[in-house]
Amino acid sequence: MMIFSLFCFAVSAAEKSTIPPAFVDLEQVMPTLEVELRYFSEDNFVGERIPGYNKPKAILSKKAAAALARVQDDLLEFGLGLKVYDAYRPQRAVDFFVRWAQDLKDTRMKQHYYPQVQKKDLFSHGYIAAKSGHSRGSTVDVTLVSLMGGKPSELDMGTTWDYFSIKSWPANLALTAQQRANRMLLQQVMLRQGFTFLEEEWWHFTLKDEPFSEQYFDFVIE
Ligand SMILES: C[C@@H](N)C(=O)N[C@H](C)C(=O)O
Ligand SMILES: [Zn+2]
Repeated sequence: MMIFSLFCFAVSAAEKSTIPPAFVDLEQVMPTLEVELRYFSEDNFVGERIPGYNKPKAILSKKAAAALARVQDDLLEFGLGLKVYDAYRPQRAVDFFVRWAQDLKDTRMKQHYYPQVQKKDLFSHGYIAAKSGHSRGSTVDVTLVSLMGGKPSELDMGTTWDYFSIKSWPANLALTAQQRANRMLLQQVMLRQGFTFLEEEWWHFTLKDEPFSEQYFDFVIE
């Protein structure tokens, strides 16, 4: 009986940690990539680790990962690189965001993440989606880093990642020339390799010819 239980445990652990064959851990294929998976931490708009993020791994479809690797190659020539904040997002994480949004009293991260938008408007204003491209596995949240000097340092994009505000719209004009140039550079290198952008968030890009355009995945990030 005990051996049988151990066998069942081993099988279920193995099942949980399996990434589907069409997906890949970005750090395995992009050695110079910076990754800070914020939904694995408490530093995000909710204020706690998000269900489905059991490891700080950035996973994408192999097709999107190949396109992102080409972006990285283009940037490396200029001493720049990419930093990823979020990639594949399990549907259970999205469902958790939906439940969180219904509790209007929980605004513990408002000051840092959405000071100018009411919590009740975050979905309707396009900052969070109930059906997210991230769950299709070919959407990624990225910024640019300078690799010149010691530690990679983020370029100034005018706002931080997941700052839900009109100021984060890529086309917002109330920025310095340098901030606008940084956003446009990020957008251009991503577009050149086949990604499209989101009007409300300078950091959010989806592969145009995504391989799973109708499928929303829910495997846990292990
Ligand atoms: C929540 C934010 N990081 C994001 O990804 N927003 C878009 C709209 C999404 O949820 O797909
Ligand atoms: Zn995103």
